[in-house]
Amino acid sequence: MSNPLFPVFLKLESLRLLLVGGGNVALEKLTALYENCPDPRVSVVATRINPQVKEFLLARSIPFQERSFRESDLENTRIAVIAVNDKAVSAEIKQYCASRNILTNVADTPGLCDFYLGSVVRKGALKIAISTNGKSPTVAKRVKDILNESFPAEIDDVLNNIERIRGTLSGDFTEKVKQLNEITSILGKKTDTEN
Ligand SMILES: C[C@@]1(CC(=O)O)C2=NC(=C\c3[nH]c(c(CCC(=O)O)c3CC(=O)O)Cc3[nH]c(c(CC(=O)O)c3CCC(=O)O)/C=C3\N/C(=C\2)[C@@H](CCC(=O)O)[C@]3(C)CC(=O)O)/[C@H]1CCC(=O)O
Ligand SMILES: NC(=O)c1ccc[n+]([C@@H]2O[C@H](COP(=O)([O-])OP(=O)(O)OC[C@H]3O[C@@H](n4cnc5c(N)ncnc54)[C@H](O)[C@@H]3O)[C@@H](O)[C@H]2O)c1
Repeated sequence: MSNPLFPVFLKLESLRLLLVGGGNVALEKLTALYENCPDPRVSVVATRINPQVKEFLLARSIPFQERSFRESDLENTRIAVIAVNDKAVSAEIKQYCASRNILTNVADTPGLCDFYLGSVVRKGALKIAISTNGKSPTVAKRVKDILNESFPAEIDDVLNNIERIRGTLSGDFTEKVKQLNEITSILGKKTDTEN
């Protein structure tokens, strides 16, 4: 199988995430987090936090410590993202995370990751995560651009309408699935211009 990764969507409002590092890569990861989740339970520890990152943290009241990582930083942590500029330190922190069963991403270091971040298409409630199994993040970004252009913003209205209808349907599970498939069948149809 050319991509054995299993995709999931995490609820970061309740899963505590620790970001280690306060440089450019940390800022990229923080931006990706906040673009997807406005109020994640995130905190940051880094020996030195660059001014741009500090501005980002202060603007959102994100808790941070400007000092080197300590193992005790992992208490109550469920997920860790490591973005430090020292491979040996990254590997050591990853070990501490593994010993506590914390799911860990070591930015730009696939061999040390339990999971990868994806490129993400967002249209209202619709969210599509893209993975190339680490083969090319740049291609993932390009696929995101293509999908962003191909989905109209109205897809969010469609979702809201169907959600409302879903709440009014009666009958057993099979009957509900049948009705929802019928109502949404137009979405899968190609238009004349696409044929
Ligand atoms: C999707 C995205 C999410 C995010 O980070 O938020 C993401 N990388 C993004 C961008 C990006 N990253 C890099 C470039 C420079 C061009 C290039 O190298 O291609 C660009 C392009 C750019 O910035 O334009 C550098 C890079 N990245 C990795 C390596 C190491 C290696 O490949 O070995 C190196 C080389 C480091 C070096 O040279 O030292 C590894 C990983 N990067 C991943 C995710 C995971 C696999 C995702 C997948 O399956 O595709 C994985 C495996 C682990 C992880 O970090 O989670 C985000 C898209 C943003 C968007 O959608 O706009
Ligand atoms: N910047 C990029 O575009 C880029 C691209 C590809 C790969 N990388 C790699 O990603 C990693 C991070 O890059 P960056 O640009 O963010 O680096 P950076 O130097 O800007 O930031 C590194 C951060 O790690 C912190 N740090 C180092 N040791 C620490 C420790 N023991 N405890 C806590 N914090 C510690 C530093 O204080 C700093 O905040 C590097 O390995 C780099 O080679 C960066």
